[in-house]
Amino acid sequence: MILEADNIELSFENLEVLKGIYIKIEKGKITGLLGNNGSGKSSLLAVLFGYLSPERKLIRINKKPHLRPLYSKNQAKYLPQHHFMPDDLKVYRAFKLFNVDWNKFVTLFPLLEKHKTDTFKLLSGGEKRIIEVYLIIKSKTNFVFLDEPFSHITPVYIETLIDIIHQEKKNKGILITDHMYAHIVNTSDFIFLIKNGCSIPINQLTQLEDYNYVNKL
Ligand SMILES: Nc1ncnc2c1ncn2[C@@H]1O[C@H](COP(=O)(O)OP(=O)(O)OP(=O)(O)O)[C@@H](O)[C@H]1O
Repeated sequence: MILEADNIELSFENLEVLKGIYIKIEKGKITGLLGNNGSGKSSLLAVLFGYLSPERKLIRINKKPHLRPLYSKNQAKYLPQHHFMPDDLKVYRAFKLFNVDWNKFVTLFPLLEKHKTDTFKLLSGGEKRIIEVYLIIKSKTNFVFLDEPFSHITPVYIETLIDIIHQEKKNKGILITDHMYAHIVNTSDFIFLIKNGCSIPINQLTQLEDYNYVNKL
């Protein structure tokens, strides 16, 4: 299953954010999205998911135009940059709502077992983020869009989440963006860089220096 998006044009008042986008997300692969602050990465994920309506967009699934938002019929799940779990929701209830196995989760993240019956407001920012990322990655869906999944998370848990992302890619296409670019570069099968509103396929890492995304790799 392949999702392709192109012809996306998005402006906020006089600010043209996206204008020359082509991106491909494929079941069995991880697509990494890089770009400077304010380059339009979050906007692109929100457009793909259907949260933001751009002036123009063309989304195809398996080469056929797909007109409905991807959140409908559970085609895709989206991890936004901000926390999205309601403060008064209990942790184990969230696992039930997402139909994800709590016991398996605590074998991977045993330190979170103590929070089973807590509401989300009692969790630290990083603890919330681990659960949110895990629930989105493990959701039964065709495509997953992850916006900064690694922020606020300690390195050892980032490694665990990366392992889970690798295991899950056999079931779905994954699009991931994060400023921890080394994780994106090491994890992704395809990489796109957003610059001046356009997506640039990165075939060689030295292009990241050429486009001034990094000083030195
Ligand atoms: N709702 C909005 N109204 C007006 N401008 C917006 C809105 N959302 C985003 N922008 C602007 O669009 C541009 C792209 O923002 P976006 O959040 O997509 O960038 P980003 O690449 O995800 O940035 P970062 O890496 O800093 O999170 C920014 O200049 C931002 O100020």
